[in-house]
Amino acid sequence: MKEFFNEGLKKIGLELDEATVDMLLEYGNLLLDTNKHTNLTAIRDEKTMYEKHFLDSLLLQNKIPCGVKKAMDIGTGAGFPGMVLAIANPHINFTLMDSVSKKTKFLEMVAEKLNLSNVEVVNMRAEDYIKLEDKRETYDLGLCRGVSKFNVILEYMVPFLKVGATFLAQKMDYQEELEYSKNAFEILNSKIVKVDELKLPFCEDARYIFEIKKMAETDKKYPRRAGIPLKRPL
Ligand SMILES: C[S@@+](CC[C@H](N)C(=O)[O-])C[C@H]1O[C@@H](n2cnc3c(N)ncnc32)[C@H](O)[C@@H]1O
Repeated sequence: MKEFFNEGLKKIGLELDEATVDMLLEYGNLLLDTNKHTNLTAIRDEKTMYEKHFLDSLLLQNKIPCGVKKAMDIGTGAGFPGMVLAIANPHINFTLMDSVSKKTKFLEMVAEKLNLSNVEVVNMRAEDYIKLEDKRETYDLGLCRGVSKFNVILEYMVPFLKVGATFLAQKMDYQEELEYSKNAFEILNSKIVKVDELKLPFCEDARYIFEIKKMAETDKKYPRRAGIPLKRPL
């Protein structure tokens, strides 16, 4: 599997040292093992898992702006893209958040087994976490894959970001949602500065990475209470 993974890295133009690759494969083995009894991901084939979860997450590696110290992954699930990027970037502190406890328990186990000191796992909804502690506008980087449409994920993410921070959102397609998300971008003072179309290394499925910049402070009324951003998107 290491050979396959290294070939994938090469195809996406990324070099990681051997110790990092070994840690990623150890995380992969923990996911495969845990997934036998606890449903964490629908992808069960090993190679597909490395391509569609691990290598897909690593498509973001070269897009991380310089100087990032704190990153937030909302709806990280079994750790994508946040846990993969935390392993590849030990100098950045990652908050990996998910509202489903079997997923965050798994991530805590991974962080412990791999001895990761740059990972904080949070079992909460984004709309609640931001109110519990003073987390507003403290993150340099936002990450979110497969959670919802722009008009929902912007309301979850943007309040956590510092003014000027970047939100790297991953999408498999996006055309329609851009139209009906214009309002959310405006209300949350955010704009798309770049869209990259990339391909997964083996199956060549298209993937899009949106680089979104937060331009100004977020009104304190956002996010609205838990569940409302999804029920009544901006
Ligand atoms: C389809 S999964 C995607 C998981 C992962 N990001 C990936 O791409 O494999 C969406 C995840 O978002 C979580 N989620 C949805 N809304 C959330 C919220 N408001 N706060 C925290 N987690 C949320 C769900 O529990 C679920 O695990």
